[in-house]
Amino acid sequence: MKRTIILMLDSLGIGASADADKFGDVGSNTFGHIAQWCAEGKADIGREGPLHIPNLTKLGLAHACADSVGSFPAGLDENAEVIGAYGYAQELSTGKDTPSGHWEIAGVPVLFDWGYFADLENSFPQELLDQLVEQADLPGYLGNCHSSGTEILDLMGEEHMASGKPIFYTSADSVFQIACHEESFGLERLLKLCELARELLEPYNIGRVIARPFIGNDKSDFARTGNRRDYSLLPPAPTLLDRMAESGGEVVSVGKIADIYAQQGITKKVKATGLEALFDLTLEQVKQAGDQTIVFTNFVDFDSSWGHRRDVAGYAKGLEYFDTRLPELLAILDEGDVVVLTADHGCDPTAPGTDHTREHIPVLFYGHNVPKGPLGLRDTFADIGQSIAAYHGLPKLEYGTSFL
Ligand SMILES: O=P(O)(O)O[C@H]1O[C@H](CO)[C@@H](O)[C@H]1O
Ligand SMILES: [Mn+2]
Ligand SMILES: [Mn+2]
Repeated sequence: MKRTIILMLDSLGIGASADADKFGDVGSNTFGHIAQWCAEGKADIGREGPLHIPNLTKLGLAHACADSVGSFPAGLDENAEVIGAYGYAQELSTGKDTPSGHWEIAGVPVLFDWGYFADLENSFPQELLDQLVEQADLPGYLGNCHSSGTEILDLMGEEHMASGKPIFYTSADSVFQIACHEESFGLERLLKLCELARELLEPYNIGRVIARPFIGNDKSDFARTGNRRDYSLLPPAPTLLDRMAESGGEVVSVGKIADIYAQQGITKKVKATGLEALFDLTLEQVKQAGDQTIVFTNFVDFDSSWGHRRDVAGYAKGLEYFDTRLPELLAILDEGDVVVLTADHGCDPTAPGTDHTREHIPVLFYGHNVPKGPLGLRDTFADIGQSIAAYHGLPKLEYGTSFL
């Protein structure tokens, strides 16, 4: 039985890539800087001391980071035995966003330029805003700017509840985001509004519309919920997931994977909120999965709860929790199973601003059939998809070189 379990730790970059200067991200290193802050005692909120991740280290995360940046991450065990193949990959895609990273991993780099709303204020075209107001029968809108999604709730959440005007905002990513209160505005109404926005954004080539529902009475207790939805454009070519599904295999999406691939190549999808529930669900799906299955989980909290929030201690605590769960997965693996641990971009919580960072991603493969040892620099994230395709005997993808 052959199965591949992809653990996507959203935003876990392991060092700036050679083209990071073009993105203002020279020196960024999501994982390395977290380890460094922990070792320096600067991430002692809700946890303490050097980063404790023996299982991730066994899979080669620290060694891959060392190979990527030239120095071993602080406080981690350089002498630990690595049980799998480990390397680091640079991104071919033009952007450092979530769809680009995910699609490239599955063999489809984004070589065109997304549309962006670059202006920090009055970010959206008036024509688009007018169409949204008219067609969705809105009393107006708030935001229309770049912002962090949590800061904008503090600033405008109460006004939104009082006026019924949705909050439109964007970021350095190719996104149109809509924040609305789940009860006062209504979740279904928000999702409908996002679908309309997805249609109206057709001429602008925007990667994603994202619904950002929240709850709470006032700004002291506003909280975003797990009902977030991403409305992505279609990947421009068939991905690894399409190849697996077409060949009669199964592709199980856990969390937001299906949304990121615009539902393409997904044969089953299950959702959960938070690291613990996502890990539980991953284990459950692996236990049920048959031959020729990809179980693909996106652990979004690393990005949205800690990376964008520039919360180093939170990110470290999340990694340490994740690490404690890994043995449960390794214990239920079959002989033909391969575990892949990777990321889609960086989001260095020690960097200025709140945006992603252009970084190498970890390429960690573990399984009985995976020769252990260093893989070095991989020229594209697509080497991951190509290797998985080769392992499962699927038709070759257009990009990437298999190391299996
Ligand atoms: O600040 P929040 O709302 O988490 O948004 C972030 O999440 C989006 C998707 O990754 C990014 O574009 C960035 O804007
Ligand atoms: Mn991401
Ligand atoms: Mn993000």
